[in-house]
Amino acid sequence: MARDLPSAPDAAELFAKALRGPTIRVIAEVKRASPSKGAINLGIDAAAQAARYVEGGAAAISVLTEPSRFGGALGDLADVAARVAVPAIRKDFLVHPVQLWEARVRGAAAALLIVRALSPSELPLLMDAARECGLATLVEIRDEAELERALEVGATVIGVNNRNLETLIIDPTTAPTLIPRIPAHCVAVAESGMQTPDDVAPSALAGADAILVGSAISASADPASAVRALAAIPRSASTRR
Ligand SMILES: O=P(O)(O)OC[C@@H](O)[C@@H](O)c1c[nH]c2ccccc12
Repeated sequence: MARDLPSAPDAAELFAKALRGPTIRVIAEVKRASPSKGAINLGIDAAAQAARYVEGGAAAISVLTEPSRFGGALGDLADVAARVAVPAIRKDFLVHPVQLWEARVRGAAAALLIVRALSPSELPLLMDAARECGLATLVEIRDEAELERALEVGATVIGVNNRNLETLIIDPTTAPTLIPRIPAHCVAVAESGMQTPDDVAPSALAGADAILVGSAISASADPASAVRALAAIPRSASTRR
């Protein structure tokens, strides 16, 4: 199936373009459960949820495909990509190129790569594999050393996770502190722990182009309105380095 896919030389460019605009772009996540919260909304129909997010102005959809702790499935990715026109992102703990092909075959436009989860040789290998299979990447970092590693492998969409994946503790100052150090040619994404526009403000002021929100909108009774409120926040005029 992978061999029959059309080539996608401009995948990274298109993904970055979708995440920049006059207001903060929302990457809306389909998240049934998580290790920190347990059940969030176990009954979510991934495609229907994604359609509501897009109705609210979501610029991209993040689909958790990890089954045991997040209640995700690769089938969700296929369902979402078939339903909505915005980029679908495979969100998982990806460690092998075959997982990127799995994502692309199911219609994903991008995949998450977590710098902290990958060795110095694995990260460039997976970046190259993503380019080869026509997938854009969202490269996740949590400190300055990881930012340097992301830049070294040519990441152009960089997410700063407020959540420490080892302790599961949210530090809302992480993204606002690191985002000003992300070069202006990259898209800067603030991730995790945001529910209201007030929660997004510090990252917006720091120069974020986009935010990644999961739990709050997955639990919401009105996901379209929940996304709409977050998608209306102006992007800061402040230029990054
Ligand atoms: O549900 P939240 O706090 O809005 O967070 C969403 C997203 O940032 C989070 O799901 C996430 C960020 N990086 C990850 C890596 C793996 C699994 C999950 C994640």
